[in-house]
Amino acid sequence: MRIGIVGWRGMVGSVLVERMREEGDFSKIEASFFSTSQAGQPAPSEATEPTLLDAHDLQSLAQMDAIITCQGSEFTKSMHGPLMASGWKGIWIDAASSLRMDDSATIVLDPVNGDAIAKALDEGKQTFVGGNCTVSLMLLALGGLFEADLVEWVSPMTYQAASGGGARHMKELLKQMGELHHCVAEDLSNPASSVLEIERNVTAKMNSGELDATEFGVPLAGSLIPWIDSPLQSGQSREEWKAQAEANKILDTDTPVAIDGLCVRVGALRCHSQALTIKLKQDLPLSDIEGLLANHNPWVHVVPNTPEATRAQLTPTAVTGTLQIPVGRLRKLAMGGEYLSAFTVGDQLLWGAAEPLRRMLTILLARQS
Ligand SMILES: NC(=O)C1=CN([C@@H]2O[C@H](COP(=O)(O)OP(=O)(O)OC[C@H]3O[C@@H](n4cnc5c(N)ncnc54)[C@H](OP(=O)(O)O)[C@@H]3O)[C@@H](O)[C@H]2O)C=CC1
Ligand SMILES: N[C@@H](CC(=O)OP(=O)(O)O)C(=O)O
Repeated sequence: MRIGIVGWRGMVGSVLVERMREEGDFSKIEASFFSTSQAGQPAPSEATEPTLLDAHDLQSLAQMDAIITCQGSEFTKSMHGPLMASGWKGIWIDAASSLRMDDSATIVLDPVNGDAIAKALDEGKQTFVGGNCTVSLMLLALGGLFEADLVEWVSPMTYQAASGGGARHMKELLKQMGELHHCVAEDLSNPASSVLEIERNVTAKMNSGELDATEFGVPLAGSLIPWIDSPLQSGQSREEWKAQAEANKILDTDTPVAIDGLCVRVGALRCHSQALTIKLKQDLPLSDIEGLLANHNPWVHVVPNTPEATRAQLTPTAVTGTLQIPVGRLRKLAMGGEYLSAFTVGDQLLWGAAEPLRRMLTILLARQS
C-alpha cells in the first residue's frame, strides 16, 4: 500500500514515526512523506521518493491508498473535503479533532471498538480519526467496566500535561520552571535561608508578568490552569464536552453514559492523569472489578491501592514514553458500594494520540494481505 504521511515532523507525527520504526511498519508499506512548508526538501530515509511532497497538492495526495495526518485541523479542513469530492477511494486516518463527530467518521481505539472499525471498513467508510487523548486513555483504563455494561456514570477530573497544547507549550513550561528556579537559586543553596522568603520571591516572579506565558496565557510552572480549550454555552470547556460525546460514539451506546467533569492543565510534560469517580450499576466486590479491568486489554494493569505501588507505578514519571495504562487508587467511596474511585495515567502522545492511528494502519495492512 502507498501510505502518505502528513505532519510527520510535528510532535505527534514524530512519535508516530518513531513507533512505526519500532514496529517495523515501514517494511510493509510504500511511504510518501508530505509537508505543508518543506516540499522538495530531503525526505526521511524510509520514503519512496527522495524528497518531501507538497501536502496541499491534491493530485499527489490522491495517489495514496491511505493518508495518515497529524498535521492538525486546519490542514484537515482544507484537504479532506476536496480529496473526498474528487472521488478518491483511499482511507484517511487523522489525529485532528475536526472530523471526529461527523457521521461519516469512525473514532479509532481498536482495543475498545475494533469491531466497529472492521464494520466501518466493510461498509466502505473512508475516514478514521483518533479520539481525544483523555477520552482514549480513560476508555483503555476502564474498558473492562464499560464492556460489562457496569457503568452508570463517570466524573473524570483530569490533570493534563503541557504537551496536550503542543510543542511550544511544553517548551514554555520548561522555561518557566528554569526561570523560577533561577530567581531563588542562591537562597536555595543556603541552608539558613527562609523558605517563606523563597516562596514569596517565586510567587512575586509568577505574578510579575516577566515569565513568558505566550502559549498558556498565565504561568503554569508552580501553578495549574483549570480550563482547557474553548468555552461552551453549557459552562463546560470543549475538552470537558468531548468526554461524553466522543466516549459514547466510540462505545456506540444506545443510551448515552453520562461522563462529565473538570479538565485541568498541570505542569506534567506528556502524561495525562485522571481521577475518576464512577457510579456502577451494581455493588460488585472490588476483586471482581479489578479482574474485569485487568483483563480487558494487554496495556492496562491494576496498581494495588498502597502508597508504595501508587508512587512507583501511577505517576507521569513512571508512565512517560510507555504504552502502559496503569489504573489504581481503586476503592469504594463513602457514598456507597456502587461508588468507585480510580486514578489512571497514560502517555498522551502514545495511546493519547499516535498509537491508535498506527494501529489503524496495521488493521488496514492486515486486511490487504
Ligand atoms: N499535541 C497533542 O497532544 C495532540 C495533537 N493532536 C493533533 O495533532 C495535530 C498536530 O499536533 P502537534 O504534533 O502537537 O503539532 P506540531 O506543532 O508539533 O506540528 C505540526 C506541524 O507544524 C509544522 N512545523 C513547523 N515548524 C516546525 C518545527 N520546527 N518542528 C516540527 N514541525 C514544524 C510541521 O508541518 P510541515 O512539515 O507541513 O511544515 C508539523 O507537521 C494537532 O493540531 C491536533 O490536531 C491530537 C492529539 C493530541
Ligand atoms: N486538547 C488536548 C490535546 C488535543 O489535541 O486534543 P484533541 O485531539 O481533542 O484536539 C489537550 O490539550 O491536552
